Amino acid sequence: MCSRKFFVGGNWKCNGTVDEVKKICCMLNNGEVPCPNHIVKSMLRTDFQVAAQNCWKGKGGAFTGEISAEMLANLHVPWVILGHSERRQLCGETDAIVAEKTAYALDNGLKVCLCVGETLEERERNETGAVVARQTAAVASKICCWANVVIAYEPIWAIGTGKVATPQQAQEVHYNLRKWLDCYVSPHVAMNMRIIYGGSVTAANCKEIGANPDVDGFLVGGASLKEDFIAILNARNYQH
Ligand SMILES: O=C(CO)COP(=O)(O)O
Repeated sequence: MCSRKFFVGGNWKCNGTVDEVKKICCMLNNGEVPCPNHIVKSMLRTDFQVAAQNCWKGKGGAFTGEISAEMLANLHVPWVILGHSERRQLCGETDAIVAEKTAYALDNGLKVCLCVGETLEERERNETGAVVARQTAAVASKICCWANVVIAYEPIWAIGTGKVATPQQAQEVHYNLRKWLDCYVSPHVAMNMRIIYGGSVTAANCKEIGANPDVDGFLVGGASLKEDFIAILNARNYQH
């Protein structure tokens, strides 16, 4: 029996003044639903969990501008998003760096939302499966326990573009990634891994994408800053 609990994350990215964040927290706290910093954590209902959007790849020290996994754990931030395409593309994070970060974060008690996904050119060359497998394999070579990992499939061409993957496209990639986990990690990990979709998810398209058997939730950018997010959180009707 599979016990994958529907998982929805809001990725606020580099957005939000204190007033804007207060407004979003208020919307969430009052929403009918089953972040990157300490302020957010103290403003939110305790049934929401906060994630950092990045962390340093190893032990803290002389790394100006970075935050370490130990610091996040110490602040009781339970989750960290790693390998987001914006970090990979804009900050030069390679598969190896993302894998190193994932291993270190897990070893230090954090849960990891690991992002993978292909560019438009890679999709057009039919390389989607290979890219997603390569990104996941890098992590698989560094970790043995996947219990505290959620994988977010985020096709880069769908992020912030309004060009959402079709439900079929999302299902196909998620299905193949689960098959890859089954072959190269273990059937147990494959069955229990939550594979969530990110890329132009809105209140209007979340139900159809979320109805697919291998789509276990969402990682939401733009729409997580708006009232839309409540509908997205409810895309699968309060699954517990
Ligand atoms: O990058 C994303 C979530 O991490 C997706 O962003 P959008 O939902 O704005 O397309």
